[in-house]
Amino acid sequence: MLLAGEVALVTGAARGIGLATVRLMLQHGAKVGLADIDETVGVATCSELQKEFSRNAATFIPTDVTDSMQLRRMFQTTIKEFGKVSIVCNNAGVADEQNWKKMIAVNMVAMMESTHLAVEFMSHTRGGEGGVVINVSSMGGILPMPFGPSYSASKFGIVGFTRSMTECLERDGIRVNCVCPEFTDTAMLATASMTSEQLEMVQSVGILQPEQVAEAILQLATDSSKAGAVMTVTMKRGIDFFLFPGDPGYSSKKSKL
Ligand SMILES: NC(=O)c1ccc[n+]([C@@H]2O[C@H](COP(=O)([O-])OP(=O)(O)OC[C@H]3O[C@@H](n4cnc5c(N)ncnc54)[C@H](O)[C@@H]3O)[C@@H](O)[C@H]2O)c1
Ligand SMILES: CCCCC/C=C\C=C\[C@H](O)C/C=C\C/C=C\CCCC(=O)O
Repeated sequence: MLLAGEVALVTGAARGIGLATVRLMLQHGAKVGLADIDETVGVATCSELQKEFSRNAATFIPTDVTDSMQLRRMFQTTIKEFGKVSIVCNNAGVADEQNWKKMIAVNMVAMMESTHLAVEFMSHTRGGEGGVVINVSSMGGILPMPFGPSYSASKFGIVGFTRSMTECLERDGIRVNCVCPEFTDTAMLATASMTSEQLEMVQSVGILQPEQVAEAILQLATDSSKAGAVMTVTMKRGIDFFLFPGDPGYSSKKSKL
């Protein structure tokens, strides 16, 4: 049991990558708080998971991650239920270029705020046990996305924030990493409005399964050597790490995708 005794909090947990991550963490023995804005699906999903695993292994916390009070309550509720939080997976996201300010609020501002709250609730310097934060970015946080510039900006923001926070969080006993998946088979991709050319591009790149991304997230959660990692998950290379100038082991050749 890789995660026995650990307590995870996953946002955007009602479906897609979030749900696959919750399921994998439960399989590995963690207790999990599922947070999502979609209360109907979240409650039903959590109830199924409780039947499959154990009644006291999972709890649903209705949360709009863009609401600071709800985000704080999400941490408080998980701690009340399970005694602590040791893994935070900031995964909730949207793809909506029309409402790009809202998208930045969900995809970037909320992930930043949740990371700051993780420090407040988990830091060694505040009496916590430390832990790990995994922010879900995207390959669109490394490569430009001409068909989704604001989405891409939100994901670039998460990569920059995560890398910049890494050193600050060392003294808190908190590792912070991000994962950058390629296109993944979820409702987000299925409902995105794309031209036939864009759809062709997606097909030619290939489509990951959410379980593959969940495996990558689990690896970041459990490998204590990883802090500030920018993990990529692609059809061509599987799980890999993107290195930037200045990173140990960087060479321009190695950082090609
Ligand atoms: N699907 C892809 O191709 C892909 C690729 C790379 C990265 N990602 C990222 O992975 C993450 C998960 O995406 P997915 O593909 O599973 O999408 P999804 O649409 O299947 O799931 C997203 C979940 O987030 C929830 N959510 C949305 N807004 C919220 C809010 N304000 N507060 C709380 N919950 C909210 C939704 O209700 C939903 O359950 C996102 O951050 C996305 O940007 C997705
Ligand atoms: C608002 C934009 C809609 C985008 C389509 C819907 C969801 C996809 C989200 C993913 O996060 C996108 C992932 C990867 C795209 C990034 C770069 C494209 C090139 C891929 C490659 O060659 O590896």
